Amino acid sequence: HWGYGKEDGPSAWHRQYPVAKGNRQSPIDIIPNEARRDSTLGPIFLKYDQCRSLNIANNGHSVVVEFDDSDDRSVVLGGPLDNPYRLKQFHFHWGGKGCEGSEHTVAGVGYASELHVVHWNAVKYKTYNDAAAAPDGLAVLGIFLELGDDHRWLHMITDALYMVKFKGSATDFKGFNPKCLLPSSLHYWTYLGSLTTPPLHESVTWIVLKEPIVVSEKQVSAAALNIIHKTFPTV
Ligand SMILES: NS(=O)(=O)c1ccc(O)c(NC(=O)NCCCCO)c1
Ligand SMILES: [Zn+2]
Repeated sequence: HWGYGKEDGPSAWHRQYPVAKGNRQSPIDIIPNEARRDSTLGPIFLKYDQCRSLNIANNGHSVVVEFDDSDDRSVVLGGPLDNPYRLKQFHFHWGGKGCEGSEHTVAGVGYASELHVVHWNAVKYKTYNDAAAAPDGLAVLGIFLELGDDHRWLHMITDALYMVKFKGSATDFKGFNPKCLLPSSLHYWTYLGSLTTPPLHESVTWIVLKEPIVVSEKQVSAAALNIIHKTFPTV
């Protein structure tokens, strides 16, 4: 199975997922000075007030919070998107102890972690899985996490990590609105890319926010990192 080690990490993924050598693979290094300003792009809008979180799960690669996506109750729209995309899940990419965990970089600089809020095009596709394999199927909001003071709401996630210590474990996680994880500005860079983990489908319209959110070192503590990186045997 794929992972982040020497033998099974990103440089080896192409063997099982040849699209890894495709022409719209993510992540990328975002170079602000080279980013083209597109005056036809308007602001993005996040309609999360009616969102319904369901559970939090450890899939061995990340901790994922899933949402009820049976209707258009919570969507992202505007910006580069031609129609609303439905909120499906969010997850984090943490680093190892003390090393940068973000996937995208900005002018070569990485961040402590990166939050991905995943949405799918339910107007054009019947299921998330169909959308995840289509060139205009997904819209993922990327939010950088930088180290500083405690984040007021992140503890709700990190406290729950202890309940999903083992790969394949999941627990109820109701009433969480990802609005509380957004920075004050929704200014963004956007590009057409891919899933950053296998199966690496080239199906993502990336919307990467320029302003990071601030979390404390304690919050992305070893415990949190261990839980996500260690894929304990499923008991
Ligand atoms: N990082 S991402 O580009 O936002 C991203 C968004 C949605 C995804 O579905 C994946 N990848 C994924 O789900 N892979 C299946 C195996 C993982 C658990 O076994 C990655
Ligand atoms: Zn991700």
